[in-house]
Amino acid sequence: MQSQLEAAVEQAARFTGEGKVAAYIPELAKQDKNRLGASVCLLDGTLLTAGDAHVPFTLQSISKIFSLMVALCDHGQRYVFERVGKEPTGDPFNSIVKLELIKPHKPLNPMINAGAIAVAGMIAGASVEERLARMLRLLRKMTGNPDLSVNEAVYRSEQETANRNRALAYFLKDSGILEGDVEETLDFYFRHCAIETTAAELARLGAVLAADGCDPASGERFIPREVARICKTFMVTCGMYNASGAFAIDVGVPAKSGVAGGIMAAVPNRMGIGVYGPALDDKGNSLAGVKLLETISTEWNLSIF
Ligand SMILES: NC(=O)CC[C@H](N)C(=O)O
Repeated sequence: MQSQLEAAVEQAARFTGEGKVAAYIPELAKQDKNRLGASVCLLDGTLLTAGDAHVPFTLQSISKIFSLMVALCDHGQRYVFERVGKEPTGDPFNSIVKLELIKPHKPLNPMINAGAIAVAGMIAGASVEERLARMLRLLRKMTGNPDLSVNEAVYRSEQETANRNRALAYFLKDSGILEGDVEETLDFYFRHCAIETTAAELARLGAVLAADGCDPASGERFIPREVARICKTFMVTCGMYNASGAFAIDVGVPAKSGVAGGIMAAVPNRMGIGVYGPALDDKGNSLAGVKLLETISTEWNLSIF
């Protein structure tokens, strides 16, 4: 498997030049577009890495899976899904258009920005710091990295420029979906998007989901099986934004991507996969990262369908 992973990275690296690094968060534009790394975490804990698997980058939209986990653990399904839907949108991740058109004005799912901002408003905690600490505690346990933390420069860069996310959040407040203070909710959302990780850590996180919410090696339970199941289902239907349908056909595994270039995949009962390649396609997914996943999915027969 190690040599196949290395070959897949080498082969997919040819495509990094065809993508573009996200620039709407100015700090992300500083990333090296030629980077590509991948990691696989098997359910006995074995970790394979190839290429830039230890280069740090920020979770961005991948963090939406973990805020959803915390919200579901805090409030249960009924409360969460009264405020955010379960349906894919077919629109870009930061789209505004359906929010007003659909009544009630609740975001269609927790993986688009509007839905994730609504989820951010649900996380229990007296302050932004406390909410962030709760999310970091879960992620540190799952990755086994006690130093996991927020990249302050990326956080500040988004905080200073996020007019579109502000528009979404204020609309949600006006519609009664968002209950707390809007700027505090946004502040927490920008911080959890800016949590820094690596492809190797994403592989471990994917492995926890692949193992139904348990540490794949020790068996320690981090989240209820039911919560892991809901997260993996959202990864299939909405994890790759408005390219989720094509990804389900071409790769066929639950996966979540972020605009910094990460992809976390969970192959049920088999493995977690982490990918980093900051050059994105026009939907905002890692261009070479998706190619790489197509290759290994075919070679290892990973599709769940
Ligand atoms: N698709 C993404 O990764 C988006 C996350 C980013 N923080 C944003 O809100 O725009």
